[in-house]
Amino acid sequence: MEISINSLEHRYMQGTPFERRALHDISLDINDGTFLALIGHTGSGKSTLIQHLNGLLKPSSGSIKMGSTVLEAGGKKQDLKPLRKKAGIVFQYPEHQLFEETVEKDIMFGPRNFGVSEEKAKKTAAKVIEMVGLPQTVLEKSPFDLSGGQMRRVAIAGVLAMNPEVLILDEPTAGLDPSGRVEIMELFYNLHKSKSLTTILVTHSMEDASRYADEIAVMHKGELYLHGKPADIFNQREALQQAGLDVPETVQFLMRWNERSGQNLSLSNFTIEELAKQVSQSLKKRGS
Ligand SMILES: Nc1ncnc2c1ncn2[C@@H]1O[C@H](COP(=O)(O)OP(=O)(O)OP(=O)(O)O)[C@@H](O)[C@H]1O
Repeated sequence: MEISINSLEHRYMQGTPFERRALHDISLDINDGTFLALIGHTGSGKSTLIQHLNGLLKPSSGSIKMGSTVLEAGGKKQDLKPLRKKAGIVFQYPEHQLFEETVEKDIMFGPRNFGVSEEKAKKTAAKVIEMVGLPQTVLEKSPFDLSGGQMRRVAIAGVLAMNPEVLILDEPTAGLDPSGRVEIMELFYNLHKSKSLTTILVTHSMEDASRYADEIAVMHKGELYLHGKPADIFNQREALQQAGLDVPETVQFLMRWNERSGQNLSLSNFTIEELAKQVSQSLKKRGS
């Protein structure tokens, strides 16, 4: 799904003495099939921005185009159900929203709500439970008998059951242990790759942004501060530091490596895996 954000501004509690501007003049185009990491210091406006993408929040001014749906300040009231089906949001700690007696019923809830037949919704539940790496036997269990990581997967399966055209992930690995984090991120990355699914990942992890994203958008004080390919963003270390961020450790390592080896390896020319190979080859040569 193509996404186009134009001069978006959002003010909380508009028109009251407590009015607070959380987003200012955001313009951003996200091409279909892109994996975008949205990164920024706490309070920079990331959650406010993504809540506009399925109409949970309305622009105070400016507009957003999500495929064929236009959301704009002062726009006419419209049925947002079709958009909410297409734009799947995985909120922080999505397992807190599980409530049905069985995993199957929980996953079927969204499709049933959109008028899908019981039989079809059951088939969907069987399919998506596999997509999130859980066995079919889990479907009959109570979500509350599962481990935290399994519950998170069930909640994600509930979003996937809607067959979204864009996945919006608000820190989807928060609270998981390191191996759980990698598993969940790999799950989303594989979904993105296999279906060319437009994916927007809100994260505090520069490492995840560098590993998975095609593009990075950096928010700072409610504004879109930087936007570009990871390598271009990481070349602007000072600007990142001014926004309270830093380049990922892998890139810091690369900088130190170049300084000491006299080489000029760059993330613009290589993936991180290719760079690791280059470095290890150089080390071998030095050793021999
Ligand atoms: N419901 C609300 N009412 C009033 N102000 C709000 C509300 N939600 C957020 N804000 C304010 O809007 C600004 C942006 O908040 P937002 O939650 O979008 O930032 P964030 O980048 O997602 O932060 P975090 O990384 O901590 O989740 C902050 O100043 C915040 O205090």
